[in-house]
Amino acid sequence: MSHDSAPQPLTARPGHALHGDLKPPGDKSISHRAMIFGLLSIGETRVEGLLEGDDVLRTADAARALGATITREGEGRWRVVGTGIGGMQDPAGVLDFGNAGTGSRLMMGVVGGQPVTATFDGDASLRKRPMRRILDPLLQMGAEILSEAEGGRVPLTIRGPREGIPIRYELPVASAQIKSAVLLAGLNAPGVTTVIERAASRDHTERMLRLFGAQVTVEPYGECGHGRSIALTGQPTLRGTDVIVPADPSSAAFPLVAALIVPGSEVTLRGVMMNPLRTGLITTLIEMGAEIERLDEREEGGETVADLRVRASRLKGVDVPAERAPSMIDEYPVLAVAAAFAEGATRMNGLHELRVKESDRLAAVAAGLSANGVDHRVEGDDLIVTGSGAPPAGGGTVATHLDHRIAMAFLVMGMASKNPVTVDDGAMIATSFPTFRPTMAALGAEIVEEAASA
Ligand SMILES: O=C(O)C1=C[C@@H](OP(=O)(O)O)[C@@H](O)[C@H](O)C1
Ligand SMILES: C=C(OP(=O)(O)O)C(=O)O
Repeated sequence: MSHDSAPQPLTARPGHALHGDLKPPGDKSISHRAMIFGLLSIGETRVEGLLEGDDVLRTADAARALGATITREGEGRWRVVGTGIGGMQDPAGVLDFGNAGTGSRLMMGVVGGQPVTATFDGDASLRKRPMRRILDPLLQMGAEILSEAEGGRVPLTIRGPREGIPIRYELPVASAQIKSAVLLAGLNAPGVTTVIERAASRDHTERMLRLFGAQVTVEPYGECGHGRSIALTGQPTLRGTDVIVPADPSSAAFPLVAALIVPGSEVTLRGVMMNPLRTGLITTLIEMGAEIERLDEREEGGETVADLRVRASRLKGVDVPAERAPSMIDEYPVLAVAAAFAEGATRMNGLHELRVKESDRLAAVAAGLSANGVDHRVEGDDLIVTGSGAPPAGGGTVATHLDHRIAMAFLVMGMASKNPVTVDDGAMIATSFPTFRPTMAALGAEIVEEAASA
């Protein structure tokens, strides 16, 4: 979201137990990719269950500007007719990605591999985020960076080559966004583009490349078995297809943790994606003693999904290994909230990537914990939260820094702390979970708007 409107402070008050059934919104990662693969394909892509959050709508606008025909046919039902690889047009204006790291970085990969020129921009949060990590491999693949803001940030302009150069690229950090940008640029390169990751990150791009007709091989890489080598054969013809978007485990995390910490709660989350590269939070919460049952596991749109029955639980502190970070990277703010209600210390190791999200999430979480009387410390890139097993004081106001996950995590805290918790701005929640407030209200949570301070 561009943040032109006034901030929207929200307060969550402790109250009744949470009860009910809900289907979390469509997965954000897959929704962005559905629009992007629709653009890159010939023919029609039909999407069901698309996340209609601001981030994804920005990606849809960008795909339109590059030549796709995109129509909304009903709630979550979208149709994309693409241009195919090599058939895109120069967008008439700037591609404004708002708050969306994924949309902007993946689309940089697309533009960096195609004979088009486009300018990327975003809101104050996106303008702070590092893009050099995307531009470096794109330069090797033949793209030109015509302009960029200081330090390799947006606004920046990329001109892609007529035909890309296939490369072998080892990721400097575990990042599905960098991996995806390189693979998407590799679509217009003759020969094989290979990405090496030392720790496996979410694999939605690889899965969707195959679904749309590309040839991709994935092999284990490295001694400890955590790494992967992904090889894409360039210049395939991608064909439009049907995409069913499962419910987003990163959004499910908020009602899930709320149900664990509000006494007497029982909530069922329907159809949540259980891709093992996305379920690190569930693994961690179960280690902490959470009662989470995985029911009716089934296949939906090429992913395993399950219903999760969650009951309020007594939690204990655990050590979360750094290797688990890629599978729960967006879930640390709400895990820190769960840890504040647990008995003992929860140590979250290796959180350096949290510093370059929509906000510096390590700093924002620490400040939010301080504001609400939670014992914690940051040691290098590790966060240690020590709970007493009783609810924390709450009563604080949390600075969200244009970060949807900071806003939702601390609203969840306020549902079970001794005193209400206020977040200074809930507007960004619309980027990933536009129905958060009515969804939580239907379970029995109380979230109210505060008057914005001048
Ligand atoms: O590829 C994706 O869809 C995403 C990858 C992750 O980012 P990084 O690649 O920067 O780790 C994650 O934080 C983001 O919300 C979505
Ligand atoms: C990091 C996130 O998203 P993005 O990088 O797409 O802005 C997120 O949704 O938590």
